[in-house]
Amino acid sequence: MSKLTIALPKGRLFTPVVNILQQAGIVSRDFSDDSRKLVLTDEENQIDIILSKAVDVQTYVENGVADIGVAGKDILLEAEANICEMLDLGIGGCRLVVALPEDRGITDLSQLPPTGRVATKYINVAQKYFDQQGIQIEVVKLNGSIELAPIIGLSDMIVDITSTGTTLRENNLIEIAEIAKSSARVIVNQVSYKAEYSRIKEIVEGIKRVISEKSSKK
Ligand SMILES: Nc1ncnc2c1ncn2[C@@H]1O[C@H](COP(=O)(O)OP(=O)(O)OP(=O)(O)O)[C@@H](O)[C@H]1O
Ligand SMILES: O=P(O)(O)OC[C@H]1O[C@H](OP(=O)(O)OP(=O)(O)O)[C@H](O)[C@@H]1O
Repeated sequence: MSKLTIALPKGRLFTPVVNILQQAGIVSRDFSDDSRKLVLTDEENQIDIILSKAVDVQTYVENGVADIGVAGKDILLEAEANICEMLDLGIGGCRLVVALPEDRGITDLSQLPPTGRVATKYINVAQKYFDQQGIQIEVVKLNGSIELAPIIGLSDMIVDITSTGTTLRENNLIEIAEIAKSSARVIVNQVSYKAEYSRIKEIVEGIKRVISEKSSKK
């Protein structure tokens, strides 16, 4: 059996995804001692797990250095990588939204002026969305703390993900439009999908089983 490589994001999705992989019997090792390692090896199951920034997972998978990966739909929409999207894991749920300061008194996209400045990590998603709405925007690319931008006058609006809504609320921002819903997806390299079809299918089916068991327990 040849080794398969799975790229996982290091952040908030790592632990829940590893739990799913363990429950599905895809990996059987405890990785908790490997706190700074970036390649985690499970010899018994012939799996290497590589740990990456969430935005980079699809790059590894698209380039074939990872056969399988897990990435948020938000990131997949932004990158439009050539990969096979196989499965919705039903975790990491959030929404990509347009938000602006509450005190502007705008509650709907139709009330926006025809031009504006938008701060975001999701520059392609934002540009495409506002083009479709016929609103001319200038995009300011940031890599985090997006909600800060309208507070300090760097932008009029933001495009960012929201989950509980706490970050928007605590920064006096309100959502005026939803662009897309997001959750974590299993993605597969297009060549691996064909070359390793039966093994990848087995892995995907194993994950599906765990997810459906979890959802039936809810
Ligand atoms: N607050 C949130 N609630 C639920 N899901 C979220 C939330 N923030 C992000 N996500 C989802 O989890 C994925 C990974 O987010 P995470 O914060 O781990 O990485 P990141 O945003 O790249 O952070 P960092 O720059 O610290 O690595 C996102 O692409 C998104 O799909
Ligand atoms: O609606 P909430 O539950 O408050 O979650 C939304 C926040 O979570 C993410 O930030 P993250 O914690 O990844 O930090 P970041 O600003 O560095 O991206 C996102 O960018 C929002 O700021």
